[in-house]
Amino acid sequence: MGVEICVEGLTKSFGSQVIWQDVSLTLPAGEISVMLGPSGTGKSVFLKTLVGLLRPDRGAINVAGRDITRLREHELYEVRRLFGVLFQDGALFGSMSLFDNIAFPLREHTRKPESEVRRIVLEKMDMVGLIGAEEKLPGEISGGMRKRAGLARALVLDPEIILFDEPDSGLDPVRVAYLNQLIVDLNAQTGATFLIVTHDIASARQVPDNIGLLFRRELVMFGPRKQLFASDEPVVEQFLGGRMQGPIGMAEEKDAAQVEQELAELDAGERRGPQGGKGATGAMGDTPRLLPGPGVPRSPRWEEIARREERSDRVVSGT
Ligand SMILES: Nc1ncnc2c1ncn2[C@@H]1O[C@H](COP(=O)(O)OP(=O)(O)OP(=O)(O)O)[C@@H](O)[C@H]1O
Repeated sequence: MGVEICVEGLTKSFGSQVIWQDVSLTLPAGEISVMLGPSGTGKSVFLKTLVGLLRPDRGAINVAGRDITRLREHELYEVRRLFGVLFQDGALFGSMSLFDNIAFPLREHTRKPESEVRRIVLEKMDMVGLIGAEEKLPGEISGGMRKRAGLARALVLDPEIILFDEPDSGLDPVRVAYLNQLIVDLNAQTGATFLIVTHDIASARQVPDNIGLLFRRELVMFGPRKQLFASDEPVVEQFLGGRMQGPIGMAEEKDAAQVEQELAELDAGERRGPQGGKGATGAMGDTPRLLPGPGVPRSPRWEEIARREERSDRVVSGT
């Protein structure tokens, strides 16, 4: 399970506003990738374009050997079935029980008998830890439960690709930690290709295989997690280090002279010592990866990741 998505030279504008241009990347089959970026850089637009809800101006998106930017609406409909999408607010119907919300795509897109629908819905509710909440309405449950219900709904058609739009928004750090564990467990169980849009650096440190960063209408970087955390690109360092100094400002773009001055101050700080200087992201890159929890079967891919993590643990502890 899990298919590769290959994006080549993708550009999207709304009228004269270019959102991003010439974006190229490959989301490897079955891996978890995270897309970071300051607010308003078009991360949600990117997800919507990948799933064919928005059409790019230029470029190609190859999914399972087909360029979805060239498909007609009815062909797109078929390709969309490969995708499960977790929208920011879970996008649940407020007047429907969780059970009916989660059953919705099955009843809409398949002709499965109700007994089969029930079996699948309960299986997915079990995967996300929602058994017992079938009859609840979305308004009666917490934000974290709504996210999990949205996730169960994204899973019912057994997608090859799951897109998560800020799954951690509005959740407290403990719930984010549970959700991250759930995402890793689901990746190990389903083998699907995951793309997660988030602002949360802590999640980006622990969860993905790959990280991308959108900034100033460009994909600044996309690559293996460790490579990004070791990067000395000012924008990558500033974003991953969560610092105010650097190219990213409150209004997203800063005056070049101000950026130069801040970077010079940072360099001076680094020479004075590690406190407040650059290079903090290097240490963060050593954060261990989150592994599937106990009892979750590990595919060979996850076995390999666990072995790698164990080896780097030994190196760090010097045993
Ligand atoms: N349908 C649309 N029509 C016109 N402009 C749009 C449309 N959708 C998004 N935009 C614009 O595209 C830009 C990027 O929006 P997007 O929601 O993708 O940003 P984002 O990176 O996901 O932000 P955040 O992290 O704050 O959620 C914004 O300026 C937004 O106003």
